[in-house]
Amino acid sequence: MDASQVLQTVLSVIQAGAGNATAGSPPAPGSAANSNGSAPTQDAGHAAPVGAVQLLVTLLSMSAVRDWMKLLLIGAFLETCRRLITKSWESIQDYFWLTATFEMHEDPAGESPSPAEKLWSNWILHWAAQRKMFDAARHVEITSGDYIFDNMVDVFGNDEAKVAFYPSMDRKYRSWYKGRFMTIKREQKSPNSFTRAIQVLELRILSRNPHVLRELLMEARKGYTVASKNVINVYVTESSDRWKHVASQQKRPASSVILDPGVFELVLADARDFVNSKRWYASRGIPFRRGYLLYGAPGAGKTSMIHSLAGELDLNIYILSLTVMALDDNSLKSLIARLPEKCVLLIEDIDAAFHRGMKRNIVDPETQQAQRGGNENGPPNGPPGEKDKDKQDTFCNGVTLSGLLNALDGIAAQEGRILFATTNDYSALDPALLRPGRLDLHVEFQLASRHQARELFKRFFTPDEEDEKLGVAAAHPDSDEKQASSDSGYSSANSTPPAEMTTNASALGQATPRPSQLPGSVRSVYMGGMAHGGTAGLPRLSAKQAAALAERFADIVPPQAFSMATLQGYLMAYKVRPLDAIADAPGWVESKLREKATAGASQTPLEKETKNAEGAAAVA
Ligand SMILES: Nc1ncnc2c1ncn2[C@@H]1O[C@H](COP(=O)(O)OP(=O)(O)OP(=O)(O)O)[C@@H](O)[C@H]1O
Repeated sequence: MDASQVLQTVLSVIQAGAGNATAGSPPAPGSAANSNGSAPTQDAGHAAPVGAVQLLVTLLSMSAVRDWMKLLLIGAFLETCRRLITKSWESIQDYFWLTATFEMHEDPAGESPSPAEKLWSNWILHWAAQRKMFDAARHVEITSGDYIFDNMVDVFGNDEAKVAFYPSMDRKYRSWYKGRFMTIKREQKSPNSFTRAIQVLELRILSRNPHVLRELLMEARKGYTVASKNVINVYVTESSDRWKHVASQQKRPASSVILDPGVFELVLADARDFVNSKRWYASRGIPFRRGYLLYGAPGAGKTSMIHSLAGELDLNIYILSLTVMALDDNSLKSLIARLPEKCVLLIEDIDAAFHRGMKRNIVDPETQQAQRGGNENGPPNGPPGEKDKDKQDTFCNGVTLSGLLNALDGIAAQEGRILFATTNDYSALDPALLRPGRLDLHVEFQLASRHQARELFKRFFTPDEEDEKLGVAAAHPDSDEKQASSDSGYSSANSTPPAEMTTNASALGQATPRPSQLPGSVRSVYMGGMAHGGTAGLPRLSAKQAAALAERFADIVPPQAFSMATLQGYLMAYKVRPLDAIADAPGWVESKLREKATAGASQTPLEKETKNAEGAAAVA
């Protein structure tokens, strides 16, 4: 019997059933009861089961339907078996395997996972990479630059070309841990198109002992902590509600930030004390937050100091940019609430946002001048006038100043974080932002002092341990003694270098041509900035020689005239020619001061204000 015949039979049976049902339908109002006098509902009640049974019998009498039923039953049986086997296999696996999964959430746009979520999987990936688990795999992803692999695989045998293998998506990697078989798998799960995709790292160990998993996790955490000991991670505001890991940087040694004695130590001690005072803050009901404002001349070392402090305190840096598109008060609040408990939150050039009109109380220049009390660089001596107070809150993108203030110290603000804000223009900041509780300690950075110029020179030309190992510095074992004798005849007042130095200089000093030695067409470009001094050859100076030259350099450079960045730029051009650096310094200083004096005349009032110290030195 073919399908059309089956259909025909089914329809005729249904029709028969329907006919019976109609026969049993209640009579129209006013009409007589039906002939046998029984209740119509009773007939209808019989008709339906009779029709259904009849239909079933008819269907079963058809061979095709019987075949279908058989197939259905066999399919159901097989499916049940499959499920039973899967279930049993899972139970067996659960019995013999330890399984741990680590989730990393990602949204459809591929945003990176939040730092806390990322951490666990990083431990495991770092651990697996340490054991070279992916090295022999036939399918891997290559990654470079991520801090978790920074001391990892150096595939090309070249320190500068470090890359690492990373588990590919949906692949299983096998290894052994303490004699137990184990696997690692990274997969992407997206429950539906409305929820964020989840990246899962699955770790399985063939063992009945749950302590093995704990041991592995402890080991992974320890290894990760050691590997990241010399590294700090930098995050930026990627979108209006997410932080993105952008870099892993070597910690900057405190000695590399040259400030006047005591400044760095003071801030570091204060921040250390804060980090260790959680209980003190809690018991007194004071919000556990601290803010530092570093203000003053550009290129004076504000950012460098923050980087170094973060390294000393073992904290990661989160750089908040108030100009991120779509950032508003609410997203700013949630961004700050998402910060980890201990971290450095950095808002660079916070005044830049204010200049765009974010300042709540605008101070007119005259008031500003009066508040400064004649101190061009210093902070205003008092709050802005009452007349300013009722001025309207204004915006930087979608963020209002009150929104920023609330995010920094409102109820939802993260506790434990250290805020660093930098500005070149102290007077542009709203007093509400400067008050204790938001920015507690204000540190001024000035142009380079004599001490800083000297120390910077020393840092450039004193051989470090690595140089010593390479045998490039102080090549003569008796060079210190020779220099000791030359020191007496080479005081800061004596502009002629000792013969030994001159000899060294002639050997090393030709690496980079001086600007005056360049052809005219190139010179104009060269003169626009300072060329890198090249790396061929290193100065053959002993520590004492370097110190003596540093004194000389500090004598030549007028104090509070140049930023540290400017001095650094100058010395970069003489990387391997310390004697040339000294010899050329007077001319460079003179031309720079002249340049500044000319530029000062054509500066806008704001530029003038920012560079006033340099300008003042130039005029003097
Ligand atoms: N005090 C310092 N000690 C050592 N290096 C310094 C110092 N100040 C500046 N530098 C060098 O100058 C460059 C710029 O420094 P940095 O970015 O820290 O200055 P900044 O004060 O934050 O500048 P800006 O206000 O323009 O952001 C860096 O390469 C840094 O190494």
